[in-house]
Formats: sequence, C-alpha cells, structure tokens
Amino acid sequence: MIRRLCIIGVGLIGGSLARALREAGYVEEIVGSSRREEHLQEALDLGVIDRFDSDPARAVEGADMVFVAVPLGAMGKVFESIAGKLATGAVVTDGGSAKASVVRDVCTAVGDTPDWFVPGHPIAGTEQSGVAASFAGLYQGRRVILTPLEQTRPEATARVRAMWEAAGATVNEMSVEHHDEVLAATSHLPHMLAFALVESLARLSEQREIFEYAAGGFTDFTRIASSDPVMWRDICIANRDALLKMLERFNTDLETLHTAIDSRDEETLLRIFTEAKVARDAFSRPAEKSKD
Ligand SMILES: NC(=O)c1ccc[n+]([C@@H]2O[C@H](COP(=O)([O-])OP(=O)(O)OC[C@H]3O[C@@H](n4cnc5c(N)ncnc54)[C@H](O)[C@@H]3O)[C@@H](O)[C@H]2O)c1
Ligand SMILES: O=C(O)C(=O)C[C@]1(C(=O)O)C=C[C@@H](O)C=C1
Repeated sequence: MIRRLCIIGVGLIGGSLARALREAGYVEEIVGSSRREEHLQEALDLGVIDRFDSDPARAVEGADMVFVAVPLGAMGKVFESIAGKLATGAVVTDGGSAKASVVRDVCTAVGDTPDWFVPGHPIAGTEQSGVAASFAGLYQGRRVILTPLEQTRPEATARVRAMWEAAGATVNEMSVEHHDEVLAATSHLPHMLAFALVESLARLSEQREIFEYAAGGFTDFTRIASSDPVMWRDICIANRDALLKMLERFNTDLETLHTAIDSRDEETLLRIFTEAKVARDAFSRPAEKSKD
C-alpha cells in the first residue's frame, strides 16, 4: 500500500498508473507534477490526482513513492530538482522507454549511484499521449520490466514490483543493457519503420492520391506512426547505439528482399515470407487466444 504517491509527468503513462492504483485501492493520496500547469489542472479535474505542485522539489515532499514519467530528454532536469528533497525511505522509479540513459541521468544528478532508485519500463502504451488518453486498464495483463542496479535496495525493488502488480501487470527483471537491446528490436525499430514508411508515402501523396486507397494492411502497420514525435526523438537519442545496430541488421535483410525481387528469386521470396508467417503466427497465437 502506498501512502503518498508523487507522479512527475502526469500524461498517458503516469495518469494510467494513477488511475489503476486508485481503482485497486492501493494508494491513499496522489500528488501530480508536470511542466505545464494546465495539464495538471486537467488531471485534477479528471480526478486522476488529488492535488498538484508544478515544482517537482515541493511535489515529492513526504511521498513514500515517486514515479517519473516524463519524456527521456526531460529526465535529467527532474532528477536534479528532486535529488536531496526526498523523504527518508522514499523509493523512486520511472517509466522511460530506454534505461541506460535514465540511470546515467540519475547518477549525474545525485553524484553517486542511489540505493533508492529502481529503473522501470511498462511495456504498454498507445499512440496517444496526455492525461486525457490515460486509462486504468492500460497495464492489465501487460509486462513491466525492472532493471535494478547492484546498489538498489532489494526492498525498494520489491515495493515497485508490488505497485505494478497492484496495477495489474506482470513484472520481469533484467539488466539495463539487455533491456535496451531487446526494446531496440521489439519497440524502437518497428516505430522507426512505421514513421519512415508514412513519411515517405506522405511525400509521394503530395503528387498522387495514394492515401485514398490505403486500407487494412496500411492501417495495421502504421498506427504507431501517430505516436508523439518528442517522445520518439528522445528514445532515438537515448538508445542510439542499440537502435543503430538493429537498423543496420534490418537494412541488410531489406537488401536481401530487394535482390530477391529484382532477380525474380521465387524460392528466396517464399522462404522469407514463410519464415515470417510461422514466427508471427507462433507469437500472436497466445495473445489472440486470451482475447476469447
Ligand atoms: N506512450 C507510450 O506508449 C509509452 C509506453 C511506455 C513508456 N513510455 C515512456 O513514458 C514516458 C512518458 O510518456 P507518455 O506517453 O506518458 O507521455 P505524455 O506526453 O503523455 O506525458 C508526459 C508528461 O510529462 C510532462 N513533462 C514534459 N516535460 C516535462 C518536464 N521537463 N518536467 C516535468 N514534466 C514534464 C508533460 O507535461 C506530460 O504531462 C516517456 O519517457 C516514454 O518514453 C511511453
Ligand atoms: O502500443 C503502442 O502504441 C506502443 O507503441 C507501445 C510501446 C511499444 O512499442 O509497444 C511503445 C513504447 C514503449 O516504451 C512501450 C510500449
């Protein structure tokens, strides 16, 4: 049970955690803090938070749990503001989409590796942002990855794990490096492909009417290209090395496909498409079953 939860960045991710924990009866009081006061007023009007303070240093006063859910490029400033202002025994965690950059930001702000920080990442979201898009069920049945450091107090990790489980999520632990490699492959690369495809076709559509004929395949593939540009700019910069590795690998595979089409190599085309179908069917079967 959390007595006072402070959420810095009350948008889709922060707002959804607030709603989920309130619905679960897991928190007594929720204090919000964000850069823009009108966003905080909106969160208050929606009943997502109980009160707010736009100064993060004041907002964390007396909180036993702090959740930071701002874009990755804003993490450093937030940690600088709250370091030294936390209540004794307070635990801090975050929801950032890459972990090495956040750990670097915390250590720089504190001047050491703190034992109260538990890096985290809910593998759940939508293409929308802002508190109005938040909902209590976002984390239900979804995974959350925690990447505790050698210095992290085990009791702090246990408290963050219990918080996410109360929100309906399943928690896994892994190293910071492994997290950033895995997410570069499964989340960051697909977003790059969706953004690149839509942007490329948008330029083509200036000369032709192609979007009028875009149907299910295009819609399925490109939903995530509506995601927040600032959030994704920050993810690219934060997870640059792992993402570049994935992009290079993908470029090679795309080149293989290009060559196969160019040379009418039916065997290679059939092999690639069959291998992809088998992998996708195996991956989607459990998720689709659980929808029934
Ligand atoms: N959207 C997703 O699908 C998703 C999923 C998992 C993790 N994440 C991560 O969660 C974090 C938040 O993403 P979101 O989708 O909730 O974004 P959002 O835009 O919905 O919310 C971000 C909030 O942070 C506030 N903010 C921005 N800059 C700030 C600053 N300098 N100081 C204080 N507050 C500031 C904004 O006012 C807003 O309330 C990001 O780090 C993102 O990488 C996003
Ligand atoms: O479903 C979506 O819209 C998402 O993009 C969510 C998604 C993802 O790639 O799966 C996006 C970024 C995150 O850090 C975690 C989850």
